[in-house]
Amino acid sequence: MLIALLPGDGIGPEVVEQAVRVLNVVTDKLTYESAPVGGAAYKAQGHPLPAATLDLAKRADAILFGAVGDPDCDKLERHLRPEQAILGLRKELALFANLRPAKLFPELADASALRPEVATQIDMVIVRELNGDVYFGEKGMRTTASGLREGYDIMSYDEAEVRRIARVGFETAQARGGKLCSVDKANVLETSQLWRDVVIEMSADFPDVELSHMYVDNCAMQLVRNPGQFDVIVTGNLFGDILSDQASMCAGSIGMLPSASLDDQQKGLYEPIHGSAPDIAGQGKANPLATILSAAMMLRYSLGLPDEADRIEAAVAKALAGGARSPDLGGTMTTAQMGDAVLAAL
Ligand SMILES: NC(=O)C1=CN([C@@H]2O[C@H](COP(=O)(O)OP(=O)(O)OC[C@H]3O[C@@H](n4cnc5c(N)ncnc54)[C@H](O)[C@@H]3O)[C@@H](O)[C@H]2O)C=CC1
Ligand SMILES: CC(C)CC(=O)C(=O)O
Ligand SMILES: [Mg+2]
Repeated sequence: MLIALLPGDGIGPEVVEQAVRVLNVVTDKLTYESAPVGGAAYKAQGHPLPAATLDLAKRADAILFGAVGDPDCDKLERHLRPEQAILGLRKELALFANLRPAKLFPELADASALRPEVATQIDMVIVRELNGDVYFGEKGMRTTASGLREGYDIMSYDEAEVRRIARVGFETAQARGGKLCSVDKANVLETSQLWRDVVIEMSADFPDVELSHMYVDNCAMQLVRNPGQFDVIVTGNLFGDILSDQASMCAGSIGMLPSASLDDQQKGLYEPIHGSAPDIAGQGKANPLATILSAAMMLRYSLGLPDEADRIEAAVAKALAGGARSPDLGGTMTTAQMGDAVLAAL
């Protein structure tokens, strides 16, 4: 099976390297092809998502992605910025369903920003819509009648887009604890009112799922107050982006949370939820566990290798139990040493 390796920028290549070391030990069924993406691709080839990179992503059975983003590129026209590569891949491959599990490894209770007795309760999946919302609406800069510069980004969802992600939310809840919380801002936004109406309509098909609704500002607060109340959260692109970074700190570190971005055929792109972390790039400080856990999700969701996925997840737990800690977890181990610890635990 062919894996497209798209390491990207900053700490992306550092963490992907460790994930590949781990994959190579648990299976010999994979072949790899790498391609530049993000700022690295812009600098080498003049575009953040070159045609050959997109072609590789389409041909591959699954994609392992690091991160994109480079401060050198922040002044480029938007369509040439590194972030357009991940947005483009998500859209071109119709990867509309982003699963972001947030679970605290018990050994990391002290690393959470929350008190241990609150943190240990967190075990949820955030189901984030990934192809629509304000990220993909019409946007631009214009001048108002009074001569002021004005930026705008249109937020919208049509009912079909809401229905297909809501279905993933309901089905994810069915396979877990049976509770789905739909997060929106229906008290203010028409986009969210439609979201809520459609989710309620769909709930008739899932009588075994206990559905609740929450405004996003309250959800941000509840994630810190009592994260254990959530089983599955389903929400839009923008809210899911923000809430999952927040959930990661409840679970110990942003360096711990993996993700799967899926189409309706289980084709997937797998990446840590974090970005390219330019502040620590090149220093061996990045925690590779989110990417290693993303590789495990890839084996499970796209490649039909659940036993190998279980083996990686168990090795991560064992490495943590044995004291493996990168700086974000309060330790001193380098990125490669964290990879070594997982390999030793396999
Ligand atoms: N999917 C992607 O490729 C994403 C790309 N980005 C891009 O990444 C760049 C940096 O964005 P930021 O807002 O700083 O977010 P970020 O997630 O890259 O970093 C936020 C903070 O978390 C730390 N951090 C992140 N990952 C870590 C890891 N594995 N181990 C230890 N510490 C870690 C960083 O050092 C930083 O202090 C930007 O260009 C942004 O657009 C941001 C999020 C997702
Ligand atoms: C870099 C953005 C396009 C997205 C983001 O922050 C994310 O997907 O977590
Ligand atoms: Mg994000």
